[in-house]
Order: sequence, then structure tokens, then C-alpha cells
Amino acid sequence: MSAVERPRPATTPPPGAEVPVRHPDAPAPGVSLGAHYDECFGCGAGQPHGLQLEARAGEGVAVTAEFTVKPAHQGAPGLAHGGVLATALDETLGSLNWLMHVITVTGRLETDFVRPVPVGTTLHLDARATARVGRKVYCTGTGRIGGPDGPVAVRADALFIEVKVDHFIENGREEEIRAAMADPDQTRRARAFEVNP
Ligand SMILES: CCCCCCCC/C=C\CCCCCCCC(=O)SCCNC(=O)CCNC(=O)[C@H](O)C(C)(C)COP(=O)(O)OP(=O)(O)OC[C@H]1O[C@@H](n2cnc3c(N)ncnc32)[C@H](O)[C@@H]1OP(=O)(O)O
Repeated sequence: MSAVERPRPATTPPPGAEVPVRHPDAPAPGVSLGAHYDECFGCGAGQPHGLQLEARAGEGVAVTAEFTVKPAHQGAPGLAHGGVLATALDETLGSLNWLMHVITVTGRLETDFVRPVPVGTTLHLDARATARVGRKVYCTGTGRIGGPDGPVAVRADALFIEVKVDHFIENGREEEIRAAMADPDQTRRARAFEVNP
């Protein structure tokens, strides 16, 4: 059965799944992860209306992040759009890549919207990987308001799938791929994750 035909929520790890392992070269807890791509809508500085989310390494295979909701992120008047909040969770979960030194992309993202999030609010996010099975990484995250220990406003369970750099080279629009490949830092960062001892 192909992935799109799957009838069941697939974000619950099966029995016997491996425990995710923190890579020995993962950034130390508290260290900022930086953007994986400057033009990323989630974390890049090159997107003025993007989320410009800043994530940092946590303990184990976990990260924390903050994102402040701007007027450009509204759905209803004065409130964050749900898709933007899902993006914040997606980006935070995606940054777990840095802790495991793998490249993964979102296969499935299940989001609960628990409380409305007003413009100007800083969303305090955390994410952790809970299990791995082959190329599949199971992970979970929350976004809180009012502080890192504040009430949960959004949460997500997700399934990320490991890919190689070729996934981007083969599927991305040519002009951006060419520019990324011409940037030695970008290429080095991406390729480094393919070697996963
Ligand atoms: C020099 C160039 C420089 C490049 C630099 C790049 C740097 C990048 C660095 C870091 C990037 C991080 C970016 C983070 C951004 C935030 C995260 C996002 O928003 S990512 C974007 C949104 N996601 C997608 O666009 C995926 C689109 N989907 C796909 O491409 C494919 O469907 C893919 C790769 C996910 C899977 O396709 P398959 O053909 O490789 O593999 P199959 O066999 O279908 O799946 C593998 C296993 O996963 C399950 N699976 C896949 N999708 C599933 C789903 N939706 N639900 C349940 N299971 C699923 C399958 O059933 C299979 O499981 P079984 O091994 O048989 O047990």
C-alpha cells in the first residue's frame, strides 16, 4: 500500500521501534542550530514574512524554539493562522535533524490546536524524537504561550522520513538548487548529514 493510501494515523511508533540516538557531534544543549537554508519560510533570515524561528539543541534528541507571531501571520483578526502554527511545529520537529545528523522531511504531521494564539505572542516550542524504524523518525512537539512552562496552545505528532541530498537536487526548482549548490557552506552542511556513523 502506498503512503497516501494509508488509512490509519501513522505517528504512533510500532512495538520494538529503536530509541533515537543523539549523534556524538550534535550541538551541545543550549546551542543555537541556525537556519538549514537562508530562504526557508520556517527558519531563514531571507524571508521577511517567514517565521524566522530560532531553535536550539536540548538534552537527548530534543530541541526548543521560539517564534513570535507577526501581523503577516494572521488568520482571523489578531490571531495566528493555524497553518502558520503548524509550520512552526513542523519546523521545530524538522530541526531534530541536527541532533541525529540525518536529513528527514515531513511525511505526516498531525496537529491539535488547543488555544488561540494572538499576534505578538511568542510561542515557546519544544520537540523530541521518540522512535526510529528504518528511515522513519517518530516525533512529537508542543507550543506553549506565556512562557516555556505556560499552557499548551498547539501540539503535534509527526512522522519524518529520511532522504538523501539528492531528494532536494532532483525535486527542487533548478534556479534555487543551482544557487544552493554554488554555496559551499550549504553543500557541506547538507552532505555532512548523509554520513551517519
Ligand atoms: C546541494 C543542495 C542543497 C540542499 C540543501 C537541503 C538542506 C535540507 C536540510 C534539511 C531539510 C529539512 C527541511 C525541514 C523543513 C521542515 C520540514 C518540512 O516541511 S519538509 C517538506 C514537506 N515534506 C515533503 O515535501 C515530503 C514529500 N514527500 C516525499 O517526498 C515522499 O513521500 C517521502 C520522501 C516522504 C517518502 O517517499 P519515499 O518514496 O522515499 O519512501 P516511501 O517508501 O513512500 O516511505 C518510506 C516509509 O515511510 C512511510 N510513509 C511515508 N509517508 C508516509 C505518510 N504520509 N504517512 C505514513 N507513512 C508514511 C512509508 O509507508 C514507508 O514505510 P515502510 O518503510 O514501508 O514501513
